[in-house]
Amino acid sequence: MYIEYLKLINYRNYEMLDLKLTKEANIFIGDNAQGKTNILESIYLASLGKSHRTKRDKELIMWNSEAAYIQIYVCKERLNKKIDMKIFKHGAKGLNINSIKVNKLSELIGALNVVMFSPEDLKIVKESPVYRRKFLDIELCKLSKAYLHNLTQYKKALGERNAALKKINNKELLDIYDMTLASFGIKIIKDRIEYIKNLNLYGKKMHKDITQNREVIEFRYISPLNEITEEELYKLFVKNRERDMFNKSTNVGPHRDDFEIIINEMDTRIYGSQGQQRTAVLTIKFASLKVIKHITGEYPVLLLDDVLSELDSNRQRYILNSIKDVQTFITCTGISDIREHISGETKVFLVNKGHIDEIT
Ligand SMILES: Nc1ncnc2c1ncn2[C@@H]1O[C@H](COP(=O)(O)OP(=O)(O)OP(=O)(O)O)[C@@H](O)[C@H]1O
Repeated sequence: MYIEYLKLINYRNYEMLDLKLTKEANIFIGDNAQGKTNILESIYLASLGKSHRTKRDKELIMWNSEAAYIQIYVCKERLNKKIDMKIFKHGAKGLNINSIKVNKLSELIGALNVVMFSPEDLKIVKESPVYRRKFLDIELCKLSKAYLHNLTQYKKALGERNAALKKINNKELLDIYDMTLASFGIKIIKDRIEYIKNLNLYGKKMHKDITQNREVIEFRYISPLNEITEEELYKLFVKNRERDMFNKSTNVGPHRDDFEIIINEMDTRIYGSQGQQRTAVLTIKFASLKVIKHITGEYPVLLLDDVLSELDSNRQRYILNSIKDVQTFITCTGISDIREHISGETKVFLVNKGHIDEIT
């Protein structure tokens, strides 16, 4: 799939923007704080219903305006999509897909798929399990309404169980919550394990290519359960009840699971060098692109926010060679570093204080 056209009105520092895009590389250059990331953010928002940078939609609206508006035309192999999104100051969003009003943001699933890669993604490799779970959940929600539903129901039951843990004599209620958590939790774990399998399928080969056969990468899902059945998961919740009551929170379950990123048999989070950690995240992001293609039959749109300058020439070449069939949006402060690797149909845009001029 690719985006043919983007329109923004009163979005961040864009009062009015009309952009016709190429289905290959779209490069946005400009000094800091001119509005390059704002473009990528608006595309991410139209894909997932929320910004990758903020939870407060108010920030997305141009100062002193009442609402922001995004319109995107997506060309797809089957049915093209037109997404119209309006963001209001009081927090609500209006959404139309192909001119039909939809009430749930989950209807966006599949209309426009994106993979965003920004310097922040290094957290997936370097920091706490929260970031790895978030990565898995976002990727799986892009691919499946059922996963989004299971995750929402699981989180709801988890909040209720945690509240119940604070009261005494709540065995019956806890029984119900534990059954609900086991029923949704098992689906979440199974989908994540399947996703990790696919990540290995594409990531292993890719990582070998990037590192010229020097490194072997492997992803392993980490959960206290070897036996993945609903009954086993239920028993685990029950077994942990006493401890959970003492801690007043639920200490096991998919909301505490993790996945390890192993390079040459070592845990990259703990022992990996800066360079290895950067390459691991590059592999994860590009493998996730392939997983989307594997499952949906179409490549998503790739958003590269300020990542090329952080990589050496070999890795830049690898990225720019592997995006040939993928519409890509690249932000950078200058093009001189990457010009030698760019081929095909490319548009270069100069971004200056919320205005954009095409310069090729
Ligand atoms: N709600 C808003 N209304 C108006 N302008 C805004 C709003 N939110 C952010 N901005 C402006 O957008 C600009 C930042 O845009 P963006 O984050 O896209 O920068 P960038 O070009 O990607 O810069 P960098 O290279 O430093 O990452 C800043 O000038 C900021 O003042």
